[in-house]
Amino acid sequence: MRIGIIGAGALGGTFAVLLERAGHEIQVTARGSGLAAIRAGAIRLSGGFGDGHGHPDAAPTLSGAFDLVLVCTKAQDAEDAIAANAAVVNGSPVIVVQNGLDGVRTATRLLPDSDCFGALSIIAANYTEPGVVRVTTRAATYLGRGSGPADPASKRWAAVLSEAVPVIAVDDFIGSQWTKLVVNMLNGLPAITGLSVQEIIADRGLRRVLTASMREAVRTGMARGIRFGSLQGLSDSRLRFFSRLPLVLGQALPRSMGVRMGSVPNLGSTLQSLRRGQRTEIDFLNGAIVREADAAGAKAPVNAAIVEQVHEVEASGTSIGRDEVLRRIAVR
Ligand SMILES: NC(=O)C1=CN([C@@H]2O[C@H](COP(=O)(O)OP(=O)(O)OC[C@H]3O[C@@H](n4cnc5c(N)ncnc54)[C@H](OP(=O)(O)O)[C@@H]3O)[C@@H](O)[C@H]2O)C=CC1
Ligand SMILES: CC(C)(CO)C(=O)C(=O)O
Repeated sequence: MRIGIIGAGALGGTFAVLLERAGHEIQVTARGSGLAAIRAGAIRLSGGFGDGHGHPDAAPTLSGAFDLVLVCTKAQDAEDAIAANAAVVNGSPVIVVQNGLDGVRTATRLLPDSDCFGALSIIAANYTEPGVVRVTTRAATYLGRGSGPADPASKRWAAVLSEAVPVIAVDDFIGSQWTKLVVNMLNGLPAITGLSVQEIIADRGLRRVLTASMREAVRTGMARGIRFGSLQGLSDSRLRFFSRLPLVLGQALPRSMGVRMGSVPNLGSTLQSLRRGQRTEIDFLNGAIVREADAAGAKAPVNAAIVEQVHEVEASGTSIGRDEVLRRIAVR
């Protein structure tokens, strides 16, 4: 198949190398130093899916006809990135590989003739330098759309992609986006402190804040009438049970996520943006919880504080120390 990938960063680069390895013809979009690195050599992948090189065609925008297009930008860049490629992509099937709640909606609005799907990846990938990606956790990606059972087209694309990388067609994609949003509470504190996800989970005080942000996310979803989709052992009933636990017991949830992640330090995708001097996705992660809580007539103060501190780090370029974070975010 001829597959286009918009955004050859951490996940886009991973998919590009693995899909090329599975025999597909790949074109990626890239810019600046990333484009120069791919054109001069390759995308170099290491870690969880083995070491390899991909030699995709690379250009600032896609060209030609595609059997499938993956959108692999951060949520805040998706609109611009899809719009810049819409003339070529509209009409082709599109899978938006993205965290947050908005990806499929944005693609469907901008690409009215495309069949649009979403993908929620549990892979942890670190874009260490232009054209270079290290997978720190090998894991599955969940693909689907809407809120019903996985439809035949989702199953078909999951099967095609699974020849390269494990992809599971998931029921109730919208509920699963919420479950992934709860997982993505892992992103904010590394972005604030500069610590890895594993270091946050290992720290008693920061783990309490993380647990409180997750509990707030689950309670917000419940207030919005969400039934959480099942991802990686996290089910609706498990998350509802978690939402009723005191923090001291609820900490078992982030601990179990840490165990699944393994010991290779994972920065999370939000801290990676900061390290590259880029805007972060935080308004679409913890920020989405704050907006959804507001819509439910409730509050999400822990998530609001995390959003505020990530924006502070974006503006100052300096991390906030662990003790200061704990002084500013009191959790009970
Ligand atoms: N990294 C990870 O481990 C995981 C990430 N995710 C999610 O996957 C999505 C992608 O994340 P990730 O791969 O980390 O992101 P990256 O920031 O590593 O890559 C995004 C890519 O999009 C490109 N891009 C940005 N703006 C545009 C634009 N307007 N037009 C074209 N290309 C653009 C960037 O190029 P440039 O550098 O030139 O700006 C970059 O190559 C996010 O929603 C993230 O939350 C989910 C699970 C794990
Ligand atoms: C699963 C996780 C937390 C992997 O790092 C992720 O989604 C991200 O970094 O955005």
